[in-house]
Amino acid sequence: MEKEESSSSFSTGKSAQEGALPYVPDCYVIPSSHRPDMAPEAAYVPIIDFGRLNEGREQRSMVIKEIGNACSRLGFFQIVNHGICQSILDGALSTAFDFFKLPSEEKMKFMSGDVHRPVRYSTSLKDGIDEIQFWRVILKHYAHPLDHWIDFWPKNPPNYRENMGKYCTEERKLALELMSAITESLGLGPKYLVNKMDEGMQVMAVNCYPPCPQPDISLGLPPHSDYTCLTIVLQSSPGLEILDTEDGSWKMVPKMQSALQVHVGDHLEVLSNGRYKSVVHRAILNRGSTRISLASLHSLGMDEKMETAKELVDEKNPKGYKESSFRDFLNFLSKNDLAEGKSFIDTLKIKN
Ligand SMILES: O=C(O)CCC(=O)C(=O)O
Ligand SMILES: [Fe+2]
Repeated sequence: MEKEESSSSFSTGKSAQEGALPYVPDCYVIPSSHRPDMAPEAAYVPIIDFGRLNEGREQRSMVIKEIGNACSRLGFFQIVNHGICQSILDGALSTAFDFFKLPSEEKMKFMSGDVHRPVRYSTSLKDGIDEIQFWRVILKHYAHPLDHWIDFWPKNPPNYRENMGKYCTEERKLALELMSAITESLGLGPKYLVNKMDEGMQVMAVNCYPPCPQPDISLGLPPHSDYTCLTIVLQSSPGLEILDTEDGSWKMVPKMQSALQVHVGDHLEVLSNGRYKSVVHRAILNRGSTRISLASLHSLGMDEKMETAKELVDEKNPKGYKESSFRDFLNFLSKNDLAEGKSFIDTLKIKN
C-alpha cells in the first residue's frame, strides 16, 4: 500500500519493511519528542479489591472511598476479585488472538473507515489518508444489548461469539456495579445513573499490537483519553502507559495477573464537573510478541446526553462542561484526528 507523506505532526513518511506483516501500517515513525522510553518508570496504580464492596457497610464505604481517591488522583485503577472467572478472561483473549491470526480476506470482510459502523476492522485509528498510521490492528464492535449485535460479529474463529459474548456480558455487569460505586463516591448515590447506564452503549475494542521491529520510534496508540463514562481493559501483557499529570511523564501500568484496568473517561469527567479527570493513556510496543488488549467502552445511549450533575455545581464550582452524547463523539472522531492531539474533552470545556 502506497501512502502519501502525511500532514500530521507525527509523520515522517517512513515505510515499514515490506512483506514482513501484511496488515501492518506503512507509516509508523513518530517524532522524537513523542517516542517512548524503552525502560519507563512503573506507575503507582491503586489496586482495589472489588469483592469488598459486598462485604457489609463498613467495607463498602472504604472501597467507595478508595475508588473516589483513585478517580480523582489518577483517573485510573486496577481491580482484583472482580468476580469474572479466569476461564472467561482466558477465553476472550484466546479467541481474540485467533481472530487476528485468520487469513486477511476473512478479516477484510469487516474492514471499514466509517467510525459509525457497529462492527469494523481497521489498521489504524481511522484509515484516513492524511494521518499517521499506528502499529495496531483493531476489531471494534457494539456489544449491548448482546442479542441485538452478536449476529453481526465475526463467525470465525468458531468460538468467537460464544467466548467474547460471555466476556462482554460479565464486563457489562461489572461496569454497572462500578458506575454505581463511582456515583456513590461523588455523593450522588448508587442509583444516580442506573437507568441511563442500563440503556447505554457498550463498545468492545479488540486491539492487537503485533511485534514491532522498531518499538522505540513508534506507538501502538497515540495519547488519548476515552470518550466513555468508564473503560475496563483486560491485557495479555504490559504495554499501557498513563500520563502522570503531576510531573508530565509517561508511566507504565504494571501487569497484575487477573486484574482489570479501569479508566475514567471524558463523560465521567463531565458528570463529575471535573472532580474526576479522564486519564490520558497510550499503548507502547515490543519486538518480541503480539499484545492483545480488550477495551470495553461503556457510555450512555447513542443519543443520550451526558450532563454535569447539578449537585456538583455551585458558586465555587461553576459548570465546566457542555453536554454531549456518544453520537457527538463519533461525529467529532469522523472529522478530527486524535493522532494530531485533537481531544474530545477539550471541545466540551466551558471557559468560566
Ligand atoms: O491497549 C491498551 O492497553 C489501551 C487500549 C485503549 O486505550 C483503547 O482501546 O482505547
Ligand atoms: Fe483508550
